[in-house]
Amino acid sequence: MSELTLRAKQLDAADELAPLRSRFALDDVVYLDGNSLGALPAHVPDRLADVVRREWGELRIRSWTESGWWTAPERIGDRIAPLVGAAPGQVVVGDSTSVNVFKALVGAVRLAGDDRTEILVDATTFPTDGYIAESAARLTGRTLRALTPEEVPGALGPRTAAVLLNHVDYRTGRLHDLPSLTAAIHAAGALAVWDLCHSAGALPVGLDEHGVDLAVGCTYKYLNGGPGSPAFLYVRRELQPRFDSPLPGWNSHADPFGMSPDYAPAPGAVRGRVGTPDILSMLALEAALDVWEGVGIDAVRAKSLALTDFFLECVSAYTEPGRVEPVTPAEHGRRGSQVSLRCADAGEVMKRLIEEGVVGDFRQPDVLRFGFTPLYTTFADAERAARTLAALLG
Ligand SMILES: Cc1ncc(COP(=O)(O)O)c(C=O)c1O
Ligand SMILES: Nc1c(O)cccc1C(=O)C[C@H](N)C(=O)O
Repeated sequence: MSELTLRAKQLDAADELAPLRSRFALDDVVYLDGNSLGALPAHVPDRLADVVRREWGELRIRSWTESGWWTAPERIGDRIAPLVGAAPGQVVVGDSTSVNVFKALVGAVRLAGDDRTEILVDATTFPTDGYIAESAARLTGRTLRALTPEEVPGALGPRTAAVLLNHVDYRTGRLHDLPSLTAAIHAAGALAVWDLCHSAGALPVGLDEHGVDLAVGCTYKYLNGGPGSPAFLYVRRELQPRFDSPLPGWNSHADPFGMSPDYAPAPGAVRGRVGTPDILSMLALEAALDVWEGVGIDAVRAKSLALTDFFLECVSAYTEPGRVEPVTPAEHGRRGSQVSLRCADAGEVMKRLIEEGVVGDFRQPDVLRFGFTPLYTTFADAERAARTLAALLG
C-alpha cells in the first residue's frame, strides 16, 4: 500500500462525517460531480413513491392543505436558510435559478431607485446570469457593465443600482470575498445580489451576518435535490416590504384564493413566489434535506478543505510535472469545494476518466473539474481519482 493510500485510509477512519455516506445511494464509482448533480439520498425514492401514490393518488386535491403542499415553498426555504446563514422567513423555494436571478436582479434595481442607472455583473460568471442581467438591464432601462469581481470595488459609484456576483466561480472553483464585496457595494449605496449555486451546502455563506440584499441558488448540486429541483430566492427581511417582484404571479398574492383582479403582494418570503409550485420536485428536495440532520455547515467546510488539499497533494505526487495545472486557488479563503485542473485535451481525458470509474466533468476550454461533496466523498475517492488521472496521463 502506498503512503498516500494509507493516509487516505487513516483520514477516512478519523472523519466524523464518514457515516453520512450511507445516507446516499452510491456504488464504487468515484463520483466527483456533485457540483453539477448531487447524488441521490437513499430514502428519497420511497418518499417520492408515497407522494405520488398516497398524496396525489389517494388524497388528490386535499393534499394542497392536508399534505402541506401549498406551504412547501416557504417551509423548504426555512430548511435551506440555516445552511446559508439566514434566519427563518427570508428564503423561498421555486422556479429555476435563472428565473430567480431575474426576480432578484430586477427587484434589486427597483429597490435602488430611478437615479441609479447602472447594473454591474460578473463577467466570469456562469453564462445564464449574464444573459438574464442583459435582459434585466434592457427591461429596466439601465446600462450593464460586465467586469471581474476584482474590478467591482473600483467601478462602484453613485450611479450603481445593483451588482450580480457569483460566490464560487463554476469553472475555476474560486471563492469570492462575499463580506468585503457586499460591504463595498453597500458603501456605494447599491444592492448586492449573490448567486450561491456553488456554495450553498458546501461552505458557510453568512447571508444575514454580511447583510446580503438578495441571493439565489440551485438545490441540485450540494443540496442533492435531484435533477431540475427548484432553486431558492433570499430577500433580506428589511427589504421584503419594498421588494417589487417582476413576476407577481397569483402564488405571491396576499390572498391568492380571493382571485381579485388587483394585485396585492403577500408579506415576507412568499412575495418571491410566482405560480403553482412543482410539487414532485419540491418534495423530493424536502426529503433530500433530511440528510443534513445533525450536520453543521462548518464541519462540512472543514472536510471540504481537507479533501481538496489532499486531492491536490495526490495530484502533485502522482502526476508528471507540467501535465496539469491547478486553477483553483490554493489559499483556503479563496477556494470553493472543487478542484479545477487545466489540462491539454481535457475533454478527451475526462471521457477516459469516466470510463475508468472516476466521474468529474469537462468545462470549456481546457478544464477538468472535480467536485467534492463532504457528505459522501471519501479521502479514498480523492486518492483514487488522482491515481487514475496520473495513470491516464502517463
Ligand atoms: C452559478 C450558476 N448559476 C446558475 C446555474 C443554472 O441555473 P438553472 O438552475 O436555471 O439552470 C448554474 C448551473 O447550472 C450555475 O452554476
Ligand atoms: N443544471 C445542469 C443541467 O441541467 C445539466 C447539466 C449540468 C448542469 C449544471 O448544473 C452545470 C453547472 N451549473 C456547472 O457549474 O457547470
